[in-house]
Amino acid sequence: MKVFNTSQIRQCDQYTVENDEISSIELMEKAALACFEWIKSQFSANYTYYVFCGKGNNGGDGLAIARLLLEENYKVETFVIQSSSNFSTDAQINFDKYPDSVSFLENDDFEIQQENKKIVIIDALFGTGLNKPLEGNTQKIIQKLNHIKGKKISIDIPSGLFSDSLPSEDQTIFKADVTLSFQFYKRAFLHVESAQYAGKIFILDIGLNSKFIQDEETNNYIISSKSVSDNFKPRDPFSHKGNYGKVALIGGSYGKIGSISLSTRAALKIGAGIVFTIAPNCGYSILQTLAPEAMFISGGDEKLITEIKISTEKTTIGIGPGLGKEKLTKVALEELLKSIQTPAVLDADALNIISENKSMLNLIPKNSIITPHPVEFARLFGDSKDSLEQCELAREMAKKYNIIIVLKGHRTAVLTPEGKCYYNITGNAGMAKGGSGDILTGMITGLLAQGYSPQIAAQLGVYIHGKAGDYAAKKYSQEAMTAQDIIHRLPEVFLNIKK
Ligand SMILES: NC(=O)C1=CN([C@@H]2O[C@H](COP(=O)(O)OP(=O)(O)OC[C@H]3O[C@@H](n4cnc5c(N)ncnc54)[C@H](OP(=O)(O)O)[C@@H]3O)[C@@H](O)[C@H]2O)[C@@H](O)CC1
Ligand SMILES: Nc1ncnc2c1ncn2[C@@H]1O[C@H](COP(=O)(O)OP(=O)(O)O)[C@@H](O)[C@H]1O
Ligand SMILES: [K+]
Repeated sequence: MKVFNTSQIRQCDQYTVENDEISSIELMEKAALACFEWIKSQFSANYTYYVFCGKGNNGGDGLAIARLLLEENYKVETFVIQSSSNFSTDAQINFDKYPDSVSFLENDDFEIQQENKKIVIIDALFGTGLNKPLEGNTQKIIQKLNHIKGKKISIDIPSGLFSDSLPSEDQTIFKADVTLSFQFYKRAFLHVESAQYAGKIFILDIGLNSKFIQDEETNNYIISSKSVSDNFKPRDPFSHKGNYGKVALIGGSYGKIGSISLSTRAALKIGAGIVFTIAPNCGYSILQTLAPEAMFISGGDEKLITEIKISTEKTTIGIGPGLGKEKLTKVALEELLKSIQTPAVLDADALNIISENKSMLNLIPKNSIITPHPVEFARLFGDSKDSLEQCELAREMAKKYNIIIVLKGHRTAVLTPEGKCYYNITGNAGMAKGGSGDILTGMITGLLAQGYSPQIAAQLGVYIHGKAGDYAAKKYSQEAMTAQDIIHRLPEVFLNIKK
């Protein structure tokens, strides 16, 4: 699914009006109707709806939503911000059609009866046409709304938030519980600094022109369930274990055998044919017990890995979880990287070792996948001012080193050597626990071994990992789920991938 910037969304809107049998006012009505249907499906008529509108098309959406609510006998109070600007053409039409009176807001002295607990505030003040940070009365109105208790819904985007950039710390922005946005994810929804204002995001299909969407180029995408099922390869009934690849997961050190055992179990459970674990000898009984399906190879020492004895020709390597950064381990990693010709997966301490010896970046086989969290990324490539800047730096580094970077976080981004960014929208805060990343490493390595291309293995891996996390949260709660539960919920993910 493509992510477009504001100007592309505007062009898409325009193209639809010019090429399809729909006028801009009809498109606005369609958008408003989609919001109204969503609201109706969630809230009863016992709520009072306070609809705040601007004078642009976002306000036009708000006025149309308010009318649709009134027509179904919902209790509605509508406010329009008074300003020197005129209504946009379509907002004016919806203002004229509004069957009740509206209150014009000169300042923030409006009243909302808060004793009535059942309040929905609809924010249709500013949408993608925001042209500068809010100030003066508009700022005061939003600050006041942010202090009122009630359910808060933003139409298209929280007012005060820009679609394509991140806010400064002192920017005033409406804080929504839910954002009902039209047709596309906006980039601001995918970065934590801005996404926190949008709450839960629902993308409503308003039927914008599909040819425009198909032809218009972008470098930013969402990993959709459709792309996952399109790329998914069901198992061949005539296959044998050799068809599903040989994996070697390398990591663990004294006290951190758990991490490599999580990676090992994840690789097994994602369908890899044969799995080896290379770990220090202290991990032998632990691994043979926790993952009896996997074979153990000694890493050369009781407590740390000092040698990596595996033929890398036909084995897919995943290295890093719990590895440690001892001198001998570092030497073993360097030797390994020099000997591999095929793409590998590098995580955690493998990346931390490289960040202390940056020339090793050039040893990473091309098309390998590295899976840093933001701090590991900064150690490797330097600091960034925010997550958007970090994502752009990752795009450059993926191109420079010809690797795939899986930049982990609330919305993990997969950056490719062609400069594309694929955001993952599955997953939840229950996964913000030690061990989740180790599982991702095992999953991506397992997928790579099964013959998925590195880019697809990374995309499928982050999607499936997040989806399994979502099933785990549903069953055990975000609080009580542990990283292992992500592995346990993989069956639901596979059983639900539409083939
Ligand atoms: N995607 C789609 O296909 C569809 C999109 N649709 C909707 O259109 C929306 C975009 O509408 P839009 O372009 O009219 O702009 P919008 O956000 O209403 O803002 C412009 C108004 O705000 C004002 N203003 C701006 N910044 C300000 C500030 N800092 N402080 C104060 N004022 C400020 C500006 O005034 P000006 O500065 O120009 O005097 C002007 O009055 C989009 O988000 C979606 O909701 C649907 O209707 C149908 C399908
Ligand atoms: N709030 C969140 N929402 C969605 N996914 C999350 C969230 N927090 C963490 N995750 C996911 O959990 C994993 C954590 O990995 P990492 O930081 O390497 O932890 P560790 O290796 O210590 O388990 C990543 O895949 C990340 O995307
Ligand atoms: K809005």
